[in-house]
Amino acid sequence: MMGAGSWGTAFAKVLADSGTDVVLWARRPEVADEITRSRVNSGYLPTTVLPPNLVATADAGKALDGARAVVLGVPSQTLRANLARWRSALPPDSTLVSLAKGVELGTLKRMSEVIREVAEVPEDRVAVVSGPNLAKEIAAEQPTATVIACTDHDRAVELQHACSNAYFRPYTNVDVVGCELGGACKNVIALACGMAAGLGFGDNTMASIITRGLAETARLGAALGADPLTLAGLAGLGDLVATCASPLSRNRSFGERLGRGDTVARAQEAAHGQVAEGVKSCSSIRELAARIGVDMPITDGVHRVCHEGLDPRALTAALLERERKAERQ
Ligand SMILES: NC(=O)C1=CN([C@@H]2O[C@H](COP(=O)(O)OP(=O)(O)OC[C@H]3O[C@@H](n4cnc5c(N)ncnc54)[C@H](O)[C@@H]3O)[C@@H](O)[C@H]2O)C=CC1
Ligand SMILES: O=C(CO)COP(=O)(O)O
Repeated sequence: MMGAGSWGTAFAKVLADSGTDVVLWARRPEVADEITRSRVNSGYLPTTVLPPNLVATADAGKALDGARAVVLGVPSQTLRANLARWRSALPPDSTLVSLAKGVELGTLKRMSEVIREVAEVPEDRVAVVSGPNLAKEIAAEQPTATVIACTDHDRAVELQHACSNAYFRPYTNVDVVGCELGGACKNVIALACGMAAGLGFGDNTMASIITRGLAETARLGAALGADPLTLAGLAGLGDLVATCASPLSRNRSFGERLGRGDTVARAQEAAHGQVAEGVKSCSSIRELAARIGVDMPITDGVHRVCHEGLDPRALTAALLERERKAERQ
């Protein structure tokens, strides 16, 4: 498991609790030392005691040595650089698994595309885990489901067995594109929901943003070859609802601060170094959509708030004043 942040640590616990031995790589040696000494990663999951079949190290070579699956739990925009450092130590025929939910700035690539390019592996060696998976709830062993997507069904099933336990239920899917787009786009929509909450709006507004957010995600998915049913499932609607509704979501919380009048810089400070992926992915997704002629007004508006200084109130007005149209257009 490469990355000992919130989700990397929680997913390592899921694997260990499913009977899979895990070596967790932490970027900072003091984090690996703390886990080894006290079984706790206090910076991310202070109340979670990690199981004994999970060992931590700051030595990436040790973490990768002999791994059947290499799970990548670093932020999207850092994946390329991290993976390039690890490339020569990746075990042959291991499955490379992405936990990250984002689209790369500049290249506009999904995480599985970045992995294939950097590691020079075929698409059937790359898998994605995505669903309504707020790390803190899972670390507390609250029941949830997820999707493991891989074009090689057998690899997906192997991973499914490696992370199934009494509180975590993974489903397989061969639609990697749909799962990745669902995970990346919902972060942007959660920023918009947070802004609405910060402006004092209630549940009708939230439901409208969630539903129209799903509509624009589905348009992007259709244009890029995703199965529409994937976006109606756990990695689409499921994750969208969880993230847009939860005070635990970093993206929603970030948006809420903007809605209350904080600057992007102040919202970033309040995130204490944890990643709110939508702040960057709103720009890459917007550019990807524009490139293929897909209309994504909420994503466009979130980009303008985060990067062009638009006031969230003006975004609300702009969305409501758009040209009238049919719902399914
Ligand atoms: N936290 C959650 O509930 C969930 C997060 N995810 C996704 O998992 C990915 C990782 O998220 P988290 O673990 O929550 O992030 P985090 O911000 O809690 O931790 C990021 C980890 O990556 C490491 N890292 C390695 N290189 C880095 C670099 N150059 N810059 C910054 N950090 C670097 C950090 O040291 C840290 O251990 C994101 O794409 C996120 O969207 C997916 C599902 C749930
Ligand atoms: O992806 C997540 C839940 O599925 C976590 O969302 P945040 O990154 O907004 O905290």
